[in-house]
Amino acid sequence: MPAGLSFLLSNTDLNARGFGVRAAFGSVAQAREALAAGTVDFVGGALGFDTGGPASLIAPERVDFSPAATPATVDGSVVAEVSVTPDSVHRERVVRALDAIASGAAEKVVVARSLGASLTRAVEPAELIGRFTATAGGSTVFAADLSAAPGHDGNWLIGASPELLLRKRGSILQCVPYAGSAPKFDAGGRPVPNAAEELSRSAKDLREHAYVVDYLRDLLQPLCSRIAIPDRPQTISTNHVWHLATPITGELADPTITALELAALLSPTPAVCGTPTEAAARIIEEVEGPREFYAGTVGWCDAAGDGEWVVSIRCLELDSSRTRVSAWAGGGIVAGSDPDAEVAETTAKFQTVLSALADADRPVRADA
Ligand SMILES: C=C(O[C@@H]1C=C(C(=O)O)C=C[C@H]1O)C(=O)O
Repeated sequence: MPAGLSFLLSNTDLNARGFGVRAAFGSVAQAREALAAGTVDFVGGALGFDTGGPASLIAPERVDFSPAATPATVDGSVVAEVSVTPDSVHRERVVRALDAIASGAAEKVVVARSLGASLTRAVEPAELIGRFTATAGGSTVFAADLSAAPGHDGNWLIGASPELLLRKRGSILQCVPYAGSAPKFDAGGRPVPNAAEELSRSAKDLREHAYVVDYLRDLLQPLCSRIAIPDRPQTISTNHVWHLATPITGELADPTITALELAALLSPTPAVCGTPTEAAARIIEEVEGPREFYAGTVGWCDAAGDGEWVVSIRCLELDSSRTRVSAWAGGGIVAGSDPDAEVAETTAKFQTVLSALADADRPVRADA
């Protein structure tokens, strides 16, 4: 790691890196005040799933927007042992979400399972950044020091998210929500025929997707003088999963609203929480237990209020000993969701993290 790297958000458009820590903030409100007062001119870091709860945001000593991160050579597997929420437990969680939906308590609930891995040796954040950069082409690689949040001292959140929560440059705002997914490969590693075509025609997935677009339209329309939302989603692929995605562009009526304020306003979207938000979050807490930084957002905001935030999925939390990681994968449940398909979808989503940890020739499977 370049000495003192304290934050990273890197994709083909922009490579934002922070070095050193000038100030740390444990909540959105503290960081927003420091930016507004002009005491800091850049903050980067992570907001939790509950954006009103703990955050870990820092103002680096130095910020660099140089192009392109360097992929590392993925030099052998670092996985000693993996354990995952069993398929049967995840299936049961999906059934509980379906029951809650059938009772009218919510319309969509995003249910996740977790993975824990012990590593063969201490692995520093820089190596994981290089591994995600090498294995998750096309996604945004991110890394945030979680030390400003209670209980996360020395931990890092590192991953490769395909999903742009928002990008703000001046008065122009872009969001690219994802929802509706299909694995690209079956359990035996063979490509699933027609997966993308079937996803683009699946009434269940289009419905699942529409909740996210409707939520963003409702929140953004009052803030925008102009907004363009395509009628139909596109089909987009990561290395392991097909997704439905809708690129949204808006012009902010009041461009002084900052990227940090927008991130706190929009996150968590129904792509990772559900509809209605509060009811879905309550069901998630009952079914999974508390979520912390998974399914929140990671990004940055500068003194002009510009910035970029991705949804914190396809990521892991590295602990302070550097020898243990935790990761999560979830999927949206709506009436008609199939528990077995949800198990397969979360297994495929775990492959982003497992590929980064594994030997390129010997992939680790989530059910290993
Ligand atoms: C919740 C996750 O992914 C989200 C859920 C999706 C879905 O339900 O289809 C698709 C993309 C993401 O918005 C995850 O990867 O853990």
